[in-house]
Order: sequence, then C-alpha cells, then structure tokens
Amino acid sequence: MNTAAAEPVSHSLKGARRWVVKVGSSLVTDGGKGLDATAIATWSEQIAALIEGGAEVVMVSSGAIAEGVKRLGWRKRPTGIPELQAAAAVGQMGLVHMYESQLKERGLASAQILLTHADMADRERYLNARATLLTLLRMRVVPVVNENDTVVTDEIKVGDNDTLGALVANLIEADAYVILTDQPGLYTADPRKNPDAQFVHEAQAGRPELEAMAGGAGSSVGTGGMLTKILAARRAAGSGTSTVIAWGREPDVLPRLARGEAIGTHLYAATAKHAARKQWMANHLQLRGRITVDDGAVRQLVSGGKSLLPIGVTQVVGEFQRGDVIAVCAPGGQEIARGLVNYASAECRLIARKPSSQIAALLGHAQEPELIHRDNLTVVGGG
Ligand SMILES: Nc1ncnc2c1ncn2[C@@H]1O[C@H](COP(=O)(O)OP(=O)(O)O)[C@@H](O)[C@H]1O
Ligand SMILES: N[C@@H](CCC(=O)OP(=O)(O)O)C(=O)O
Repeated sequence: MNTAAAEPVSHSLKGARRWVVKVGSSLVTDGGKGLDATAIATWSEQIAALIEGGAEVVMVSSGAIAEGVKRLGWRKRPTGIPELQAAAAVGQMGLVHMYESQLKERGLASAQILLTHADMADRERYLNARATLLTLLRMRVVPVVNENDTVVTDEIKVGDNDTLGALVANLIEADAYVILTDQPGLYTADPRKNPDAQFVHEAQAGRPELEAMAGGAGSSVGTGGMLTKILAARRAAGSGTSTVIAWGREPDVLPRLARGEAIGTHLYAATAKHAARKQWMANHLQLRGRITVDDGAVRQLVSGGKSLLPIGVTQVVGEFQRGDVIAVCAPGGQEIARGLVNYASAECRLIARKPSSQIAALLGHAQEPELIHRDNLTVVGGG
C-alpha cells in the first residue's frame, strides 16, 4: 500500500479502452439540492473526450431517489420502501433526461439501462445484458446505468450502486472502473471524522486492511460510504478491472486518468483480464452439457482463437439453457474448451452442422451467429 506522496505511484489507467464510470448521489444532485446540470455537462464533456480517443464508456449514475425526493416536494428522504421506489421512479426521469441532453450536445447518443443484482446472477439475463451493452458500445452509444429500483427492495436498503458498477465492469470486462465521489479518494480513516487520516495513493484491490479503513457514508444523500467502494474494487478485480476512486469535481479527471496521471486512489487488479475470465469460468460455473465439434472447429478454437459456429457442431449431449456453461469436445472425446452457450440444447440440436445464416429460419429467431462467442470461451489448457 502506498500512502506517502513521495513514493512513486506505479499503476495507472493509461491504455485503458473500456471504462465504467460511476457517480454517486451527492455529486449528481449537489448534495440533494437537485440535478447538477453543470457537473453532468462536465462529465459528458470528459466522456466525449475519452470516446474521441477510442475508448468505450458506460456511465453508472445514482441520484434517482435524491432527485425524486426533491421533485415530489418531500423535505427528507423517506424510510418506507414503496416511497423510496416511487421517488426513484420519478427521479430517474430527470436523471436520464439530463444525461441524454448533455451527451447529445456533445454529439453522443445515450441509452437507459436499468439492472438488478439478480439480472447478473441469472446466466441468460447476464448474456442478454452483456450483448446489449457491448452492442451499444460498438455503436458509440453511452449506456447510462442505474438499479431498477422499482423491482428490488434489498438493493434500495443498501443502496449500492458501487457494487452495481463493479458487476457491470465484470459483465463487460472493463479495463477501468472509476468511482467518482465527494472525497479525493480513500484515506486511512474517514477524513470527516479523523483529520489525521492519510491519503492512500494506491493498493492492490482486495487487500483486507483496506476494508478496516473504510467507514460509512459521510452525507445524508450518499449511502454506501467507502466500504462499498472498497468491496466493489475487489469485485471488479475479479474480472481483471482496476478501480480508481477520485473526486468527481476534479477538473478533467477522466481524460487525465486516461493519459496516465495519478489522481485519486488506484486499487489495481492483481490478475490480468484474460486470466481472470478463465479463472471465473473454471471456479464459478457448473458444466451443464457437452457438445462435440469437428476437426475444423477444433482448429478454429484452439489455434485460431475464433468463436464456435453451429456449422462445426456434430453432437449435443445433455439438457442446457442459453447462458449455461458447456464443454466443447474434439471428435475423439477430449475436452478442448468450455464456454457460455448462446442457445439451449434443443436449439443446438436443430442448428448443428448448419450455417449461421440459417439460424433465424430454423429457430424463428437468431440471438447471435455464434454458438459460443470467443469472449465467452476458454480453451482448456490454453493461454
Ligand atoms: N476511509 C475513508 N476515506 C474517505 N472517505 C471515507 C472513508 N470512510 C468513510 N468515508 C466517507 O465516505 C463518503 C463517500 O461515500 P458516499 O457518501 O456513499 O458517496 P457516494 O454518493 O459518492 O457513493 C465520504 O464523504 C466520506 O465521509
Ligand atoms: N438507485 C439509487 C442508487 C443509490 C446509491 O447507490 O447511491 P450512492 O451511494 O450515492 O451511489 C438511486 O439512483 O438513487
């Protein structure tokens, strides 16, 4: 851990291509006073600069409840869950409207994505959310993500968009997760309560001593405090994503981070992205089925680093759903890869040996041309 300003900071976000940027309620609503148009304009400007430089950016924005409370004319945040949900539904309108207009002024289209933690836990929804987000990013559209507060209760109680941002970073395997908040970063203790607290410049994400430093929210508008940010950084590191916690009003913070400047607290991921993905597949998911592929497909997967297309599939064993993990076997039976399958077993049987152009005609719908996309595939024993 590096708390001394004199010690050189060794990690940076230079070269990061895919970014998730999260902003907290107190910043977005100027401490609950109402949507801060200037701040949102500033971040939009910075996002436009990143995209201009070839980056992809997902925005995760809190502030719906705080804005809804203001729009409904309530003097303070309610405690009842239905009232919080109602406030979020009202405030979300203003929130996305403001992002849309500010991004549009900078020539960028935006999209609203409302997610719950449960959406990421369900493998089919996980694949759908991933496909939607990656498609938007390919089109240079900026997804603006928030929790789907209408349908969740636990998430409202913990109010945890720090974690949601990390889940999105896992989902799209972001290079960088930037959490913008009302402090310059992590201190060894809550600086609002302890004036002697030292600034933490960098540390490896997931180190247990970081959790001991982090306290709860410092304002009545924010919810998670530093602890959820530290835990979110640990989670992001699981997919090889490094996290920076920085002050949201730091001038030009995002482009400066992209240029490699040391701003805020850098919580770096110890494992590289590709290795992290392999580990995740190996550890977290149970095999639900098996398919055999022909020699041509084996070559494409093992040496070519390509996706698996239905045309190379010769046999489908077991019952599985879209999003399940299946093993891919060579004609001799040995497992060569495993990955998240885009079609259920019954559909795989119908499209096996067929060109992808026939999927829509055979199934009545076409999710993706690949049976397993190469991003969701890990070659067994390969690099
Ligand atoms: N060790 C720490 N370092 C910095 N801030 C801390 C620490 N522990 C607790 N905090 C508090 O966390 C607050 C930021 O979290 P929160 O209010 O939830 O913001 P946001 O709305 O941006 O998520 C800070 O204002 C600060 O008072
Ligand atoms: N979905 C809620 C998010 C609450 C939340 O996590 O807030 P914060 O701790 O300020 O990031 C909202 O938009 O109000």
